[in-house]
Amino acid sequence: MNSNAPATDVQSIAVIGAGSWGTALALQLARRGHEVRLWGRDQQQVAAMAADGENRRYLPGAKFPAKLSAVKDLQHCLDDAAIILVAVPSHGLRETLTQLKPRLRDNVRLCWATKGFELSTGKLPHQVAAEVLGDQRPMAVLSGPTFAREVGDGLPTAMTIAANDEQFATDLANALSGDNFRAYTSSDMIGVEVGGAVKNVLAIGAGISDGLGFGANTRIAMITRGLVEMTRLGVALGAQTETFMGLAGMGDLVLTCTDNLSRNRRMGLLLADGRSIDEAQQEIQQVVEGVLAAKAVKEVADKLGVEMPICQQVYRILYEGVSASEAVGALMGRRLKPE
Ligand SMILES: NC(=O)C1=CN([C@@H]2O[C@H](COP(=O)(O)OP(=O)(O)OC[C@H]3O[C@@H](n4cnc5c(N)ncnc54)[C@H](OP(=O)(O)O)[C@@H]3O)[C@@H](O)[C@H]2O)C=CC1
Ligand SMILES: O=C(CO)COP(=O)(O)O
Repeated sequence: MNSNAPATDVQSIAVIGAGSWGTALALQLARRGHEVRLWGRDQQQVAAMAADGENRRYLPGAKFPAKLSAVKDLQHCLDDAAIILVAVPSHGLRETLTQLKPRLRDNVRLCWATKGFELSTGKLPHQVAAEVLGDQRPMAVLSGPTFAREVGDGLPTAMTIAANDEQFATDLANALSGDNFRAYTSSDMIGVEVGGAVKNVLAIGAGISDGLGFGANTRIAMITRGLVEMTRLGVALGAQTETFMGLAGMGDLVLTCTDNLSRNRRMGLLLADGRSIDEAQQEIQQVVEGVLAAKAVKEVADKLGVEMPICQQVYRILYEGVSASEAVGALMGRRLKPE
């Protein structure tokens, strides 16, 4: 199915999390003809969205179709929903799922678009979800090279949906896909989630590198060797190697390392310009997952004994006061080995 005609299997869908990504996904689903309710934790912001017919705080200018409504009451948002899509940052995922748990009907299917490890446990989103909600329910993760701004603007986009249930992945892909949106399915939830978490760390590194005036050679070396690190960690956690050659691996890594729409890349650029993490975060005013992911990835990699030298140097710049030139020196001085 790939047309602008409304989806034939119209669903009632609840989107939890009214940041830029939750809003863009809600828009895409509503454009496909589904009945979509969007809930955010900030009641004032939800009221403003309902009044304005757009999310001026996080995705200004993307007008809500008639099928998309912003709702204040969580239970009302979930009522009748066949699918729940959670789009909150990784540090809020467990709390959000815990809040949803007593309200979930038995047959409702749940997916999320969160990218990152849970810092306190080193767990991936699907592990957090299984811990909170059990593993009997169809669950899926949405990932890939998908800037909210561009999805909001209706620009052609492709993503990956990985699920523990093939039918759910297919149903979600059908629900989202249209002329300007194409979703591929996968069964590799680990690989898709590792890709989404690690690319944010590398994008901060790419931003620092470009901000300091290192050239294209440096950027591409970081992307290519970064992909090797991401794959190594993923495989150690049980992912399939091929996943990292796809949209949720290489695709998202190249996107965020090379385009200034990426908040993680912008964080790196601002750090290179002399800002502290807090100052850069103040300026960006949106979630920058890579800052916490740098810590989480380091802890998980250390525990598993996985070598991730570039991610480790990004961690050292962020948390140990190491300068970028020292970090480059440490990377260049490593023992030579076959590629
Ligand atoms: N934006 C993008 O292009 C894409 C983002 N993603 C991923 O989507 C996830 C959400 O990010 P995104 O929408 O971009 O972020 P934004 O910064 O645009 O919005 C963050 C949203 O999350 C809410 N929020 C913040 N902290 C918590 C918390 N502790 N618990 C519950 N909700 C919280 C915010 O609410 P409030 O306004 O009240 O603070 C806001 O609605 C991230 O994991 C991100 O990596 C994935 C693909 C693309
Ligand atoms: O995940 C994203 C695009 O796929 C968004 O990237 P940033 O979080 O770096 O903006």
